[in-house]
Amino acid sequence: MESASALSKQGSHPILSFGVIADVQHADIPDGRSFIGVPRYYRHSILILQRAVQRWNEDKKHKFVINFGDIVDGFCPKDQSFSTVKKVVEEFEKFDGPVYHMIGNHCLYNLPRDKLLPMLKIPSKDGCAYYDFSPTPEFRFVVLDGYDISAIGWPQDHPKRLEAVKFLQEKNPNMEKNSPEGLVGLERRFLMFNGAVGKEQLKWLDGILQQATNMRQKVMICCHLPLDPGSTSREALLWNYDEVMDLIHRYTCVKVCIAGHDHKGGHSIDSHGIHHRVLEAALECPPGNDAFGYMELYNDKLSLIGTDRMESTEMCFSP
Ligand SMILES: Nc1ccn([C@@H]2O[C@H](COP(=O)(O)O)[C@@H](O)[C@H]2O)c(=O)n1
Ligand SMILES: O=P(O)(O)OC[C@H](O)CO
Repeated sequence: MESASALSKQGSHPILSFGVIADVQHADIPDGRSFIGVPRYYRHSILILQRAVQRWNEDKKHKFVINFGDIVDGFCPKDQSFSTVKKVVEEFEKFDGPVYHMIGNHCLYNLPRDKLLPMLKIPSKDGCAYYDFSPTPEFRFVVLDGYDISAIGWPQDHPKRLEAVKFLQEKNPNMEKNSPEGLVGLERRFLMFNGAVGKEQLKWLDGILQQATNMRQKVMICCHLPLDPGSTSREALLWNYDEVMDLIHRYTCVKVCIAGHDHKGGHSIDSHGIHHRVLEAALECPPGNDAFGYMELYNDKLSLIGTDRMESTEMCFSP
């Protein structure tokens, strides 16, 4: 009989599994709709998170949970921002293990970085929200800060905000900087609710990918904003997705990129065989429906086992 580690090497048993959820966007307000009319269930979405945590705990096998951002909605009354973020974080903390968070645009509509990051226990230097962790020697998880250069979340006079405002001014001629009106093709990503990975973060990412390569680790990239046009609406892409992907493509260690933000979800495989999976939002599930799941990590693939609206997906790694 083969040992557990031998079987694991062949891919029969997962090396580990972890829970996933995206875009809870909770607020204690009546149901509404997105700009294009998609129903949004702000009160119900926290029930999905509660069901997710209960299921992950019952499964007793998930080593950690990753939240892909936007735990609170921009329409949350601002005098309730702090208490709503706290309430949602407390639901995550009922999980029997670590929870890794990332920030989304809606989090930043509610709270500035200096309040938000400590609540989410995001390791931070100078207000930045990117970090990595390695739960098993064979793999490294990298969490990117897609709002590093952004018109939201930084103090008014912060150089990163000023850089973002100037960039949007140049790229989007509309008065309403969230409107893609008149922008053509992939230019439609130049909206205020998106952002970019800045130069220092790119340098940090380069170092992490070099280190992972030296250690023969496979890498999974997590970012609230999607990184591949094939996996998402153009309006939801990271501003400098091309720069980030050019860097990633210089290495062979990155196998998957997972994101939130584009609520309908998506999946693509890019020209280098990297899987890009955008997770379906909890916010847009009608009452009684769910959108959460867990991922099983193998040496040669990542399997997403989804619930209801979150589609199960098998992602085989390219060599
Ligand atoms: N085609 C669009 C889409 C959006 N906007 C603006 O963005 C805001 C946020 O959009 P949601 O999808 O999250 O509702 C929205 O309130 C609009 O101001 C737009 O102008 N044109
Ligand atoms: O984060 P939201 O709610 O502004 O939605 C973003 C859109 O899904 C991007 O297309």
